[in-house]
Amino acid sequence: MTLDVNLGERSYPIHIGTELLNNAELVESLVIDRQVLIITNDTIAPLYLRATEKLLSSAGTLSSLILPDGEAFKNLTTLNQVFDRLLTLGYSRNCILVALGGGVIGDMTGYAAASYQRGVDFIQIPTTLLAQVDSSVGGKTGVNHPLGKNMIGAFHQPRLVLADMNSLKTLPDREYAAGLAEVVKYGILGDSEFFSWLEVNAEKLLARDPVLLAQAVERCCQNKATIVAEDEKESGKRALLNLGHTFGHAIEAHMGYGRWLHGEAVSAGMVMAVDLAQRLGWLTEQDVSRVRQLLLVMQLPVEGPAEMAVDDYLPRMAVDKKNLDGRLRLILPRSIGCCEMVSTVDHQLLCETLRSCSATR
Ligand SMILES: NC(=O)c1ccc[n+]([C@@H]2O[C@H](COP(=O)([O-])OP(=O)(O)OC[C@H]3O[C@@H](n4cnc5c(N)ncnc54)[C@H](O)[C@@H]3O)[C@@H](O)[C@H]2O)c1
Ligand SMILES: O=C(O)C(=O)C[C@@H](O)[C@H](O)[C@H](O)COP(=O)(O)O
Ligand SMILES: [Zn+2]
Repeated sequence: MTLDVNLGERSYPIHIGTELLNNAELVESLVIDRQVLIITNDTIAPLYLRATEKLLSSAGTLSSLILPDGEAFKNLTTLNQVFDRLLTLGYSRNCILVALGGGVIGDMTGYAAASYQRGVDFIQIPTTLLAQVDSSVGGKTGVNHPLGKNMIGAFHQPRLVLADMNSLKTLPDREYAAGLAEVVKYGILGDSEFFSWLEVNAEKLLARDPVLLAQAVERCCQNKATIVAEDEKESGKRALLNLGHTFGHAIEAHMGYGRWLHGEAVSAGMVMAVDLAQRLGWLTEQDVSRVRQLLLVMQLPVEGPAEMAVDDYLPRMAVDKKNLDGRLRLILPRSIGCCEMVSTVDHQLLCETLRSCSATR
């Protein structure tokens, strides 16, 4: 099936299905006769690079760049390898980059595309669940800084997203579960019906039931496409997609990028958000336990790392991109399926949440 992200002249399709990597027609009009660079990593290349090269065989010039794998390499040093390659190849402004991989490759390729010669086109071919339901859509691109997650970046929309669900078959279980965290996020932030559906189908989804998985990917992409079309650059509603991320990004940065997977950190972060919402009297104990239970069934963490104390979170959270004039802003649920941005966060309650949602040392 194909969904559209409606952004006027920057609109683009999201193709979701199986065997899409074998369907060259989907990309032909974008790549024909152009200089094309596939950017991937050393885990994905042996699995999908050959098929991707075949997919893009109508390109004028086709090259590939294989980066080291891991969140620890999502930085400016690695990004420079992309620019080195593009310049060495003599690629011009009409070239097109292709991100073949998970969110790390997608975010870096997107940012390279946003900045090479002040902006070139790119295509997303997401190969993780997380990338298929979230990172490949919406045009947030960038790299990490030691002091903060995704701190260097740009909004730059892809020209096309091609999510071949067959690629999920080779995804390790831990990575698959991490993707489910962002799936659950859509339910809590704005789709209570989907949240209930996830509760019913959690075990089968964890077992990668192909029919349910396709339904979940479509629902998430539809939700994201709608939000992005309404608020491309996060001046309002798009911030809801950051549910759990202020806490989660603090965990990722503090623990060292890659020790906690992004989805794992978001999972613990969402529990912190619902815990704080309960302390504010917005959620019931039953709401909180529904969220925790769903994440537990999906084999995701429901508490932060034992190594982190309250004072480790607060300075990291103080550099979150949603913060305004030095003031912390958090996405918190009023109910399951309805979240809002809160800018007056009670410091005492926040500390209580951080303490009670951390694993004991
Ligand atoms: N731009 C956005 O809107 C957005 C949204 C969510 C997350 N993100 C970012 O995405 C990143 C996380 O993405 P991720 O979870 O995809 O992690 P990832 O890109 O690190 O991929 C996870 C692991 O799976 C491997 N892999 C990828 N596809 C595979 C496949 N089909 N078979 C076997 N192995 C495969 C990768 O090599 C890697 O080791 C974070 O940096 C996060 O900040 C961005
Ligand atoms: O698309 C968005 O908007 C999101 O916030 C999606 C998040 O899942 C994603 O992790 C995003 O990269 C976080 O954005 P950031 O602005 O907090 O870095
Ligand atoms: Zn995320």
